[in-house]
Amino acid sequence: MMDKTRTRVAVAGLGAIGADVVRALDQGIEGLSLIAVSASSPDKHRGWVAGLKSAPKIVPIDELAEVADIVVECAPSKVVRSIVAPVVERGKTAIVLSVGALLQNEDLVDLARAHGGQIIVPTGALIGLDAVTAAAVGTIHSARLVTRKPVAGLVGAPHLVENDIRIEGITEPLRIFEGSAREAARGFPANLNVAVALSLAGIGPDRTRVEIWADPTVTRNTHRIEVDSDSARFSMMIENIPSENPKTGRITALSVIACLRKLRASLRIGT
Ligand SMILES: NC(=O)C1=CN([C@@H]2O[C@H](COP(=O)(O)OP(=O)(O)OC[C@H]3O[C@@H](n4cnc5c(N)ncnc54)[C@H](OP(=O)(O)O)[C@@H]3O)[C@@H](O)[C@H]2O)C=CC1
Ligand SMILES: O=C([O-])CC(=O)C(=O)O
Repeated sequence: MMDKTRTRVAVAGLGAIGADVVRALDQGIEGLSLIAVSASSPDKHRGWVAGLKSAPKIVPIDELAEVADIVVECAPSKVVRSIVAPVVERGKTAIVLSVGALLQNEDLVDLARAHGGQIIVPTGALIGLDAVTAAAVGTIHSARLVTRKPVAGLVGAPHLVENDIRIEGITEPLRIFEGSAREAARGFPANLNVAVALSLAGIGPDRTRVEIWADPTVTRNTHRIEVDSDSARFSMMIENIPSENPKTGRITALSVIACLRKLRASLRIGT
């Protein structure tokens, strides 16, 4: 009979994604218990954390791996390494949202392999990674992402700052980037995790093509993927309602919650 003891989950980051994931865990997900959380300014969060049904401990990120079996990373990309490395080194599971950071820290996957740990990247703000991973079992000929975001979802991105591209006040859609997923991750570390997720599911960050538009005519973060393979050709689009963080679609937290539910569910749907 399967071990039905509860798996201890910790959440790093209590922003747009992390707070919703914490609430869902507190309300109950089969087989899981919320044990600890981390944030950059813990004092800001103490009130609402204390008000949860079963308040987790608030600890620094370097303590998460010790106390939990699964750590969900929902923090800025610069702290991904310090969150994920200690988790996978202990043979545990890290669910990573700042997927772009995995490209600068590719050895984290080797570390997980060496110690029997696992890194899980949920579909997040994207669509169709089930079909992309299936097609990748065969041969994918091409994969492309076209992203359109309102100006507020892109301002401040390093690619715009470094190239002096001004998008504030534009009145028509403006293509601000065309290149590989690897280049997109470098230029838009907080805005284009979806490009990296698509590339890791499919043909890698150098062959996956990405186009980014700043579009004052849209209110949603819109992603269209186009894949051609030896088993299927498909294109899909998702129009994400921004959360309180305009860079992050509301569906992202829901994707993490769905991913957590699948871990111990008796019926599991989708790849
Ligand atoms: N894979 C995907 O599809 C998507 C991925 N993302 C990525 O997910 C990540 C989280 O996004 P989002 O929730 O919108 O971000 P937010 O900016 O809303 O929240 C970030 C959280 O991280 C916390 N934090 C910052 N520094 C540290 C630190 N050193 N230690 C612990 N916690 C820290 C902040 O703490 P405090 O509140 O105290 O300031 C805050 O709670 C981002 O990297 C984003 O790019 C976003 C959307 C889609
Ligand atoms: O990929 C990201 O980082 C976020 C994004 O585009 C979205 O939430 O729609």
